[in-house]
Amino acid sequence: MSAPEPDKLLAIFERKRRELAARKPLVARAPRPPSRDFAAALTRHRAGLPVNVIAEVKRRSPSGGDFPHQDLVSVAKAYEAAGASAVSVLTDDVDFGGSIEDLLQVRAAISLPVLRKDFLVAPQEVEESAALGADAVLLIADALEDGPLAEMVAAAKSCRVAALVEAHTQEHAERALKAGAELVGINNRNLATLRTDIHTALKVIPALRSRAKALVAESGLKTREDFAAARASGADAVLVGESLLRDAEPGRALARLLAGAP
Ligand SMILES: O=C(O)c1ccccc1NCC(=O)[C@H](O)[C@H](O)COP(=O)(O)O
Repeated sequence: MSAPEPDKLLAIFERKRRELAARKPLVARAPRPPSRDFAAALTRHRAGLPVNVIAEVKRRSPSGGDFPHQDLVSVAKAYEAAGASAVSVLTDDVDFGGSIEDLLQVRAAISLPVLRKDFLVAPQEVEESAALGADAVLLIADALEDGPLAEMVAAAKSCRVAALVEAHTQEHAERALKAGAELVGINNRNLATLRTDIHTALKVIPALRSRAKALVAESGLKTREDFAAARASGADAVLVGESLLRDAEPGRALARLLAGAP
């Protein structure tokens, strides 16, 4: 009998709790800039686009290894020029090679709303993200108990930063809505096992349509057909990283997908 696979999400959250307990609060070096409307960017209808795209920058990932583009600012600028609606910046260092500095540099270089994608474990980190200038934070329902999840959603509301609450199953998506989430992402990647199935979001999103302000299909999306299927299921936006970052020119890859060229 083979040993059970280690739960990657659990391991990351355990590390994040240790890191938070061991560090001092993050202090912004500059006044908070005016925030950019992340929810509007996800729901705005843009003629000719198959779906709104949150384009992601990261240097590596546990499932994808190292990506060829290490200059995240250049990639983010190319995404903006290609028609992205928002940019997601991985700020976790250990597994994704990112930092808060990356978030600040990317945000200063573009005019799109910027999502801080990390594994936040406490309301303090939501407040810090807002103070540092993130327009949105990602919260992962599958890894947070009901109480802390609701507290973090409330913290986001009170400090006026958007919260995209992610779930991998309908059960966790229902918990996200119960916690007060308005923007809900369905991650096609099971973060415990790292297996990805793009039908996950297609199955879960229709049941949520009338209850969320915006719905996002996340992970593993590669083609214009994937984008169209996500849109047809009721998604307002897709979150895409790896398939763009594998291209020699991620901006050109995004432009091709948005325009429908082969
Ligand atoms: O991507 C991973 O390997 C991963 C591992 C553990 C926790 C989170 C992980 N990824 C986060 C994401 O789901 C993606 O960064 C995001 O949704 C974009 O997905 P993709 O288009 O497949 O890069």
